[in-house]
Amino acid sequence: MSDRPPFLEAEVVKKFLTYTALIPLLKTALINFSAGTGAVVQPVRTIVPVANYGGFLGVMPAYSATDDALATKVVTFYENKRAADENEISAFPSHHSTVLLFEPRNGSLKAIIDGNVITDRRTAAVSAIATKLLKPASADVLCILGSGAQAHSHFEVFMELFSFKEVKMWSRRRESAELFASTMKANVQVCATAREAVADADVIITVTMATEPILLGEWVKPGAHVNAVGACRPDWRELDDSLMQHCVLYVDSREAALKESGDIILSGAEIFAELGQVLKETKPALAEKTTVFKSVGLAIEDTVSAKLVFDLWSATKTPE
Ligand SMILES: NC(=O)c1ccc[n+]([C@@H]2O[C@H](COP(=O)([O-])OP(=O)(O)OC[C@H]3O[C@@H](n4cnc5c(N)ncnc54)[C@H](O)[C@@H]3O)[C@@H](O)[C@H]2O)c1
Ligand SMILES: O=C(O)[C@@H]1CCCCN1
Repeated sequence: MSDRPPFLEAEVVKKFLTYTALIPLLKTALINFSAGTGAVVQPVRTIVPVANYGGFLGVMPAYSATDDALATKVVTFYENKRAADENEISAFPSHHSTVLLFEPRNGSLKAIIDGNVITDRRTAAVSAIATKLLKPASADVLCILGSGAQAHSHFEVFMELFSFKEVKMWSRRRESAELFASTMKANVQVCATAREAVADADVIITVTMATEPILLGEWVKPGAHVNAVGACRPDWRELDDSLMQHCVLYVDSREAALKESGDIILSGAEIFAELGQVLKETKPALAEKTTVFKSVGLAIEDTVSAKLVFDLWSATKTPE
């Protein structure tokens, strides 16, 4: 192999980052992160607003001693408000990311890895982990609000891991939800309103770029579980006060959620536990209650994903 670090493109990541391989790694990483023993070192990400263009640049470093993995993701995300009125389907993607994977022993750069597939899959996998723990005992109806990249990855892993009888979707642009349903070749019921999509849902996923609530507590069936994946800025919302204040609230990182999640900061909702604490069984999964898992996304999830992809890819290369 040459000395120049390889670039592993999206197709390579897609091939090696299977949910079966990824989920156990994420569980361990979340447990280690919440244990706070130093096995995972990960500050809250740095965000630089690109104010002239409604964009943000995030830098997300992490080290896992357990996985012997050191990386940083660099991600940009843009509000892309114009898309509401124009052709959203062909609009420029809202998120772009790249992961730099380092050799922890000496700090050298091992690989540059496409971060988009990593972001989509690790986020969906973490929502699936939360759902396994927090969904009601009987969960027949899944609702997805939003129809972008995260909607696709969430649908993929939720279909792989659960057996919902019905999937309902609402998206700001109906055509976008209809395109989703036709490309996924699945029986997805496209709804005219978010309220209609949420009615009777046992599990709800919010994956939008909304900055105002799109999911109201009064629509949510008691005992349902919500994965709230969007609204990762302190002044952005996806869920209203009523839902935030009447749920049992789980997060990926307490520290990051209190800095980044408008749903938590602006509603004043109290955090019950981190997901890693539930996985470790130091905090209970109150699945019979109405639960919300507020995900902001952690660098450690990208780091273990990148290491997995690199190791599997390297194993296919014969040394020169
Ligand atoms: N928690 C995490 O780990 C994590 C990771 C990646 C992305 N995200 C967040 O998840 C959300 C979805 O990401 P994505 O990659 O699917 O984005 P995307 O641009 O591919 O899709 C966004 C979806 O939101 C809809 N939308 C945009 N503005 C809206 C509005 N004002 N009201 C209602 N719907 C609106 C669009 O129609 C589209 O269906 C974003 O908020 C993103 O920042 C979270
Ligand atoms: O964890 C992430 O990758 C994303 C980046 C964009 C904002 C939301 N969280």
